[in-house]
Amino acid sequence: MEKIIRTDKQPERCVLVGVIQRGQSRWEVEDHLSELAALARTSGADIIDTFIQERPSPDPAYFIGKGKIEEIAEYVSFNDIDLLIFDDELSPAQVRNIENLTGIKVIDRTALILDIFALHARTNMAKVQVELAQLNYYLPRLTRQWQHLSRQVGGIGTKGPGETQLETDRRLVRQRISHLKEKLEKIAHQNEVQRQQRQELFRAALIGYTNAGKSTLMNALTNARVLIEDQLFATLDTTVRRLALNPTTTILLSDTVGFIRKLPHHLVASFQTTLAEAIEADLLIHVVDVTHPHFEAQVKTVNQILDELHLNEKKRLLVFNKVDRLKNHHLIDQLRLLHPEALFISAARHIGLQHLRNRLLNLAEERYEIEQIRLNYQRGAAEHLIYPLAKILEKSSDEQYLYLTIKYDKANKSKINQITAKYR
Ligand SMILES: Nc1nc2c(ncn2[C@@H]2O[C@H](COP(=O)(O)OP(=O)(O)OP(=O)(O)O)[C@@H](O)[C@H]2O)c(=O)[nH]1
Ligand SMILES: [Mg+2]
Repeated sequence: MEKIIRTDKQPERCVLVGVIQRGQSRWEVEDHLSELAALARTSGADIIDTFIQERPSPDPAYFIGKGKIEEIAEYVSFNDIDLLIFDDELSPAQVRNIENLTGIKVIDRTALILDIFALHARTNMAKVQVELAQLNYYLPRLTRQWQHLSRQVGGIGTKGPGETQLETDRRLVRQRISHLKEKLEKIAHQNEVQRQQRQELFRAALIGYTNAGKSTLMNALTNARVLIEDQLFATLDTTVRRLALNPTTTILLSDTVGFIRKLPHHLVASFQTTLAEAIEADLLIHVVDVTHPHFEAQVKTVNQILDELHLNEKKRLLVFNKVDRLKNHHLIDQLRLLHPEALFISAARHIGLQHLRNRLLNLAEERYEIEQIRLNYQRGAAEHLIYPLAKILEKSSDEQYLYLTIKYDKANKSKINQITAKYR
């Protein structure tokens, strides 16, 4: 077979590898691999082929069987492959063994997600969080460098220069981690101050699986101009916009990073600052791409991550998106039975958005308590009580009564949200 000649600028040619373990079905693993393919494409790779092996449990040395790895190694050299991507997390030793056998770079799903995050991080906050997650991921994997080094120095004994170097590397990484943590705390504090200034408003956060259409919905409702892409993790930051639901009720809507299955723990931990808006929201709007072949599994993953973030108690609104692309309308009927509270929309085609606005209005209004007071105007009491209204009262002196509607914040009774006056 002829070797393919390429320039450096061309995308990396990669092969995906998955294992069907005990208790897993083939379609499940195939679905995970097609998601892995979407992740790989998002990070700019060309997917040349996919290898799947059925085995009850992973091989400690190679994750898949040695025979399979040899088959892949042969494929790699014939097809000029640069990169192997495994769907499951590999141990540092497994990565090393597979790299040695195939002679090319080997990464797992976590490393791939971290790579995309690094690629898409735009704000300072996102960049700091991604670097922190990367360092936490690579710290236990620093042994690899030591192994290479120890080979150079002969690899005799455990107290050689290799280990000294490794200790230095680790110390530097730890220093960088604590520096980044401090930086992040400062950013978190600034955001906290900003949030407190907006505290009087009801807050709803768009959450959901990556690519569900959260940013599209954000833009449709608020003209926010958040970047929308048919890519995974297009959004890594949090955008907050005001959304006026009627002349008297405005809420805050936030759009943030999406979730994915096997979301690395380092990422969830590092992204607390980005997720703060969701963590403190009054309402979580869970956006689901109803056209995805396995949207139920995605809903489950999102719920699991919300559990991990201790957000399972929070009020939630389920929104099935992309109904414009749905061919099977039967599905909507089924889902209506299962989730009577859920809404069906198309963020892209602006279908069902008025329903959504109404629901948000009702939910936001639940936070307030309304009190009506009738004042006898002729006795002139109102002027003394409510000075700012005195001027309006002068203009309509023939009216009999003045009705005041006072809107309190339930959480904080002394805080009056709004007063409206009417004569009758
Ligand atoms: N047909 C259709 N496509 C939609 C709809 N809403 C979003 N999309 C498409 O779905 C893709 C993802 O949309 P985004 O709004 O970026 O999704 P997201 O949830 O913000 O994704 P991440 O930020 O990557 O987590 C884009 O290609 C959108 O054009 C919809 O209602 N109908
Ligand atoms: Mg987005």
